[in-house]
Amino acid sequence: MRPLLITMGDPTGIGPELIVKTLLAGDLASLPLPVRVIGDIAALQQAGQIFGIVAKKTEEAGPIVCLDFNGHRLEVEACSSLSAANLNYGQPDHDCGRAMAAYIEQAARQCLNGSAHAMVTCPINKKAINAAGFSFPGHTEFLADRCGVKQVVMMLAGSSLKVCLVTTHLPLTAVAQQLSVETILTTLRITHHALQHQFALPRPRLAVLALNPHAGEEGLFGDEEQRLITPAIKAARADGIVADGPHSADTLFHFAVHEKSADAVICMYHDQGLIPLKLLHFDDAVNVTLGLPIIRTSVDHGTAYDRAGSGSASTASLCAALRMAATMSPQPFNGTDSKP
Ligand SMILES: NC(=O)C1=CN([C@@H]2O[C@H](COP(=O)(O)OP(=O)(O)OC[C@H]3O[C@@H](n4cnc5c(N)ncnc54)[C@H](O)[C@@H]3O)[C@@H](O)[C@H]2O)C=CC1
Ligand SMILES: NCC(=O)COP(=O)(O)O
Repeated sequence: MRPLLITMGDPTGIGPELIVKTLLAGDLASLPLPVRVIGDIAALQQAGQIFGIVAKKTEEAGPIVCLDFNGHRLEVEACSSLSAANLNYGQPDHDCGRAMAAYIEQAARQCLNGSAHAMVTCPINKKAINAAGFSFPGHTEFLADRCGVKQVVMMLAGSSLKVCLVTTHLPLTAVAQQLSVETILTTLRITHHALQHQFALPRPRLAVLALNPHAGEEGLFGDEEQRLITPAIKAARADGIVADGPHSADTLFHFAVHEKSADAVICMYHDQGLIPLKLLHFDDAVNVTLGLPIIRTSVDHGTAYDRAGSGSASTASLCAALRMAATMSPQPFNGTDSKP
């Protein structure tokens, strides 16, 4: 069976301890696929100490090492050799930045060449990784680049709400300029395709949010609804996609969640979708990149420096991301098959 890869993320964030915590709780052993961590031995051993465990190497075969955490075996592919003396929680140095990038690169390579089933990512510090020469806003854009895909969609999925973002990490002042009929329409098509083929929804209903208050109030508070969002919805509907909007963003979530009026909400910018999502599903939502030829899921949270090293971080999102990745099959979007 091909392994499920977990990238360790920021060695000075909560990634290493989340991995060890899920291991000790038996959550890795209960998955239907073997797990391999792409990370760093010293950082994982340091994470073991948080739980009072001195993890020892038991086997070594090339870059693959087995660490024993009190009888719980963890397979690790070491892609960095960080020095324990320099690993200070909340303070990633240049080597840590390079290491985070190396884990993602290696996991992507193995997913692309078919030797791994999927990759599940622990959080990175976007500033540290960029400072180390990784010029991407995050995993999402990096993976799109490595997979040769022009546009992907960041979805955050909780049991009662799924949000899909048209724009991701950029200044709020740049959002309106980044929106176009094409990017909104492609977001609708990729989301529709993924919900059909990866989430088993034969006829998914997409609710599209407005950008401006009161959906622009007929042009009084902005015209992106009339110029961009409505034409994109019309084009999607002409393709057979069930999409409606633009909806006032302050109201739509109530109906989407409490009356199940939509299977996914298409949001124009990051916080428009992630605030309601995390309010409802901070503990168990999964970040999944739609439109890739490989499977990538992730925790929904960041590096949590305020609690790194304490062992207190919840593993619920990581467990949900692992379960989703283990049971998902890749469904590349070819750009033309949006008709139901
Ligand atoms: N997929 C990724 O790699 C992501 C990376 N980040 C990065 O993380 C860094 C910190 O971002 P923030 O906005 O501060 O968000 P954050 O999620 O790291 O922290 C926000 C608050 O949530 C808490 N928290 C986070 N995860 C938790 C968990 N598993 N259990 C309990 N409490 C938890 C933290 O303690 C903190 O109080 C940034 O560098 C950001 O770029 C943020 C989100 C996703
Ligand atoms: N807030 C979500 C987030 O930052 C996800 O970023 P990434 O998965 O692209 O690294």
